[in-house]
This record gives sequence, structure tokens and C-alpha cells, in this order.
Amino acid sequence: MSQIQLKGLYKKFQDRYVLKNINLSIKKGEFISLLGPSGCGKTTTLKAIAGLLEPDAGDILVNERSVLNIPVEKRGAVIVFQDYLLFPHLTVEKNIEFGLKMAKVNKRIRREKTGEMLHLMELDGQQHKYPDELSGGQKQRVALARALAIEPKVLLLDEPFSNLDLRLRETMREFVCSIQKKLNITTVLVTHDKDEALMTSDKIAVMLDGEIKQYGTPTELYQHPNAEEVANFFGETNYILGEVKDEIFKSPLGNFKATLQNTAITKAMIRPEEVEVLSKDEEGNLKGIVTGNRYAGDRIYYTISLKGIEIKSISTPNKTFRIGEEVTLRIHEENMVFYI
Ligand SMILES: Nc1ncnc2c1ncn2[C@@H]1O[C@H](COP(=O)(O)OP(=O)(O)OP(=O)(O)O)[C@@H](O)[C@H]1O
Repeated sequence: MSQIQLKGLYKKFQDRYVLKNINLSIKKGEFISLLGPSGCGKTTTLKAIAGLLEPDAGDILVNERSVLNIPVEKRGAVIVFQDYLLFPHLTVEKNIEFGLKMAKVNKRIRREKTGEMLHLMELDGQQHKYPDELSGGQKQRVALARALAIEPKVLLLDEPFSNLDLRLRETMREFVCSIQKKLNITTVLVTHDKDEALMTSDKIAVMLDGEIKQYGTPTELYQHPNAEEVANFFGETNYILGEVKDEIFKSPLGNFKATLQNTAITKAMIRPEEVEVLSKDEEGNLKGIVTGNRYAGDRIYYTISLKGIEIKSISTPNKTFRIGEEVTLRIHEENMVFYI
């Protein structure tokens, strides 16, 4: 059963719809990401779930009941924003305690809960410090502690890692995922970073221009994007033009297995890592010339020209091929995705 359901949400600012028919089901304990470029409507969706803005149409259900008329403080959802919004004049302890105080929780329980959160967030010994005495990662953990202290049903994270440097971002990402699993709290993360979404999420909703283009597991989205714009969002791709006949994709590069009959298909997508570059003596009729090679330590980015078509490959650097060298390409056709 879904814990949260968004049904046909629309939101207009001035004369422009920034949410267009948003539908989403999230199960209890799931970690999902709203992934998309700047301005596509991710934060607006998050605010609608939290109750910080009202949709123009559609419904939001929590445990099968509409929450549209339920005020923010009773929705059971908390947002952690990218700039944390800690109270500068309150200590770490008082910041964490804040929501509990607002909810009129008695002092003994407040103290207990705050102590628990300090421990869970590895902030023991920091309780008497003020926010400007903390590092970026510590501030973020205080913001999380404050959000989680009130035991929300849903945790909403709006680009929480974007102000952190690369290493700290990775550490905090791991940390948040482990806390999320430990507490089994339903979490929605807003991010424009595909790697972040792929690494953290049970499911990803790709948003483009106010619409959810695809919703699925990281592997579904990466390996079977349902549209070119989704495929492109997840990194470099090769497109080969052609047509399908009798379950064969016929293209200028040759024939590939297509295990489908749709004659409307006009192109095949293959990821660069599904294209192997081998020496020219290897068996295979896809012979091409290296036109580009960029070394990146653990991989090499190649461009290969064959039959007038440029194909990209990401290969392991076991063997390096020079620009101008003849090579054989092996395309893993079982991982081709076809588009109309
Ligand atoms: N209160 C508002 N009034 C008018 N326009 C708004 C308002 N809030 C958001 N918008 C517009 O709605 C669109 C979607 O904004 P939103 O913040 O949801 O995008 P986003 O995907 O979260 O982007 P980012 O990653 O940059 O935060 C943007 O074009 C934004 O300018």
C-alpha cells in the first residue's frame, strides 16, 4: 500500500503551469528522488507534499486520506532545505529541541529525545555550540536532527547536499541513507544530480518541465529509459538510425537483434559503456577508426568513426588505442533500447 499518493497535481504561477498532472505513489520506508534540471518543478512538488503551498488541482493522500485541508504542522512531513535554516542565536541542543517545544512536549521527554538525536547524528559533545561554530556537515546533521526529533512520517530533503564539498557530500549522503534505513522513514529527495539519485534512491521520478517523464528504480531508468530526453539526462548515449523488421534492427552499421516487431521504430540507443573497443585483429565486422580518446584514470572515453557514424565508448584502460588506429567495436546489442 502507498503511504503517499500524488494524484493529478497542477500548479500555476502567473500564467505558467509549473506542475502538470503530477502522479506519484510512495510506499512506507521508501527513499525516492525527484530528479530534474533547475526550474522543472521539484521544490514546488516537495512544498505541496509538506503543505507549504496549495496545488490548483489534484489531491495528496497520506495513508489513503486527503491531506489538502490539513495544516503544515499536522501533516507529519518535515522539509530540510539546502541552507539548513538553523536558528543562529540558539545552541545545537536548543535548535534540535525547537520542534518538540513548539509541539508542547514536556521537558523530560524533550531532553531525552534531543539526547537521542545528538547521539544518532554523531553530534555528542556539540550540544552547547552555536551554528556558526559548526562545520557544514555538522550544521546539516543538526538540521536533520531537528527535523527527525519530532518523529515525522515523511522526510523531505531539498538539495541537502549541494552546499557541501564533494567529499563531505559523499559522506553525508551515506550517513543520511543509513539513518533513513535505520528509522525506516519515507523520504523524498530533490536533486538535479543524477549520480546522487542513482546511488541513494529506491525509486527515481525524472521531472522535466513540470511533468514526471518516468518513475522507476535506478536500473530501470538507466537501462530502459522510456524516452530520449530521459536517456540523455542519465549521461552520454549513442543513437543509431534504422528500422525494425522481423525482430531485427537494420541500420547502416549492420543488423542487431531487436526482439520486438514495432515497425514505427526509427532509432536505437546504446550506452557508451555497452560499446567495447578491441584491437583490429579481433573477430567482428564493425571496424572503425579512433577519432578521439580522453583518459580519465579508471576509464577512457573514445570516439570511433565507422561508416561515417561517430560512436562513443567508455572503456576500461586495459589497452589504449591511438587516434587514427583501426579498431573493432563490439556492441552489446542485448542492451539496446529502441525509440520511435
Ligand atoms: N512563488 C513562486 N512564484 C512564481 N514562480 C515561482 C514560485 N515558485 C517557483 N516558481 C517558478 O516555478 C518553476 C519551478 O520552480 P521549482 O522551485 O519547483 O523548481 P526546481 O525544479 O526545484 O528548481 P531548482 O533546482 O532550481 O530549485 C520555476 O520556473 C520557478 O521560477
